[in-house]
Amino acid sequence: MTSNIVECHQVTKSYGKKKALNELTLSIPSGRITGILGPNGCGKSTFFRTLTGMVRPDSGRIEVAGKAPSWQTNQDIAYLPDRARWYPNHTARMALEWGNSFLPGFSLERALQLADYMDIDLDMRVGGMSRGQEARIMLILCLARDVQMIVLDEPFTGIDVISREAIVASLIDYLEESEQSVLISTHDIQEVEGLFDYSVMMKDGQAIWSGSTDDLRVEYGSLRDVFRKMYMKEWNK
Ligand SMILES: Nc1ncnc2c1ncn2[C@@H]1O[C@H](COP(=O)(O)OP(=O)(O)OP(=O)(O)O)[C@@H](O)[C@H]1O
Repeated sequence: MTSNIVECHQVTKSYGKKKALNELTLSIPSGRITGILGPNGCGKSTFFRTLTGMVRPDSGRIEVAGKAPSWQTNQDIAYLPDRARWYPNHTARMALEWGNSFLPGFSLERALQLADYMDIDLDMRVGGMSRGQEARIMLILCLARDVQMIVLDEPFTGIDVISREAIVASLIDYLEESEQSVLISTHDIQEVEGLFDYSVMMKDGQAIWSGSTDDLRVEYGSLRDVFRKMYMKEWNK
């Protein structure tokens, strides 16, 4: 295994005049839980889409586990896009059985353990679930896979604080033992601060800081303080 799961060198992606990624350069270490942090529109989702090959950069170089993104590297990535939904007429059990049939590296046994751990009623229809319950199903479809990298785009959006804390607690417990590299994006770090052991702060399509979260706290206080400074435009490259 290479020491960095992701290497990005001067990656640019524009939509018309808007540079979603602006010469983004960063390295993400393997085997850590990395937070990709930054306000709305700073390029987090576009960055994730370039990792999965869904978006092709205009220029620059990206490597996932030492290789350019392709269908082959995608076999080893579990990706939860933003605004992911499951079929409302399916039950939780049907969703997990689909995962078992179609997702590389999926373990139904692990999925069922996670469902039990996250308090999912397997016979409940997804359409009747709360946002938090549905979010747990989508997470399990990623976490039950034996892949090198798990990429979760805003997995906590729209989920109330109590459910969010419960999901984060189960993630910490579950991922602590794992050697998988996990990337999680969020623009709302308040309730997930304890989750990340490595952090990347993004702004205007660039990484303005990256490093161990403990170093960030020593240097700047809590992640929440860093965020506040960033919004107040006190943070300069
Ligand atoms: N398909 C697209 N077409 C046009 N503009 C886009 C497209 N995708 C992203 N953008 C623009 O690129 C910029 C970065 O968007 P992106 O979704 O990557 O940011 P983000 O940090 O994930 O935001 P959020 O936290 O709101 O999800 C935004 O200004 C957005 O409007």
